[in-house]
Amino acid sequence: MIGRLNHVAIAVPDLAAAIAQYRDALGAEVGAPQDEPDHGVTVVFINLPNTKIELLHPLGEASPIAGFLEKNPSGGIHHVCYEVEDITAARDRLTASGARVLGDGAPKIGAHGKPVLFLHPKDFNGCLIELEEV
Ligand SMILES: CC[C@H](C(=O)O)C(=O)SCCNC(=O)CCNC(=O)[C@H](O)C(C)(C)COP(=O)(O)OP(=O)(O)OC[C@H]1O[C@@H](n2cnc3c(N)ncnc32)[C@H](O)[C@@H]1OP(=O)(O)O
Ligand SMILES: [Co+2]
Repeated sequence: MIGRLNHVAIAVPDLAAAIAQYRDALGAEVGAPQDEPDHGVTVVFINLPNTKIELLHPLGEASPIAGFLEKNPSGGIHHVCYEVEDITAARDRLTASGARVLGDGAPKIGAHGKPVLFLHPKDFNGCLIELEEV
């Protein structure tokens, strides 16, 4: 069911500093910041030869990553995103297995303009999983 690793997301307390680090110290190809108000984050994608890094910074008062940054003030790996061919079939299979899909269960459009869902970290070894339909 899950396919390619689409991205690894890192929550950062200082987006400008993280952009400069990846661009200058690590010599990476860094995209432009994208505000995603529907998700409560600003994202920046870093394109790697085999996947992407997604830098995340809170946007607005009710950001779902605010709690994470309070607990991890220096930032940290926030989630991994796997690609799936059919996100509703994946959701139904996962809920049937007892996994918790976050939110109301309806896929939302993510940063790539594709439907995404999130699975509770407590059901997957403490790892927040995002699924993106490709
Ligand atoms: C623009 C879309 C973009 C894309 O790629 O397309 C994105 O990726 S958007 C990314 C931001 N959106 C989300 O993360 C949505 C899903 N996340 C959530 O709903 C919350 O972050 C949630 C429910 C996972 C955690 O929320 P919160 O921290 O407020 O809740 P708790 O403090 O109650 O946490 C419960 C429990 O889980 C642990 N936790 C929280 N976040 C993570 C995490 N990222 N990885 C692993 N574990 C996490 C937290 O420490 C609590 O554990 P406990 O042992 O009970 O203390
Ligand atoms: Co993501």
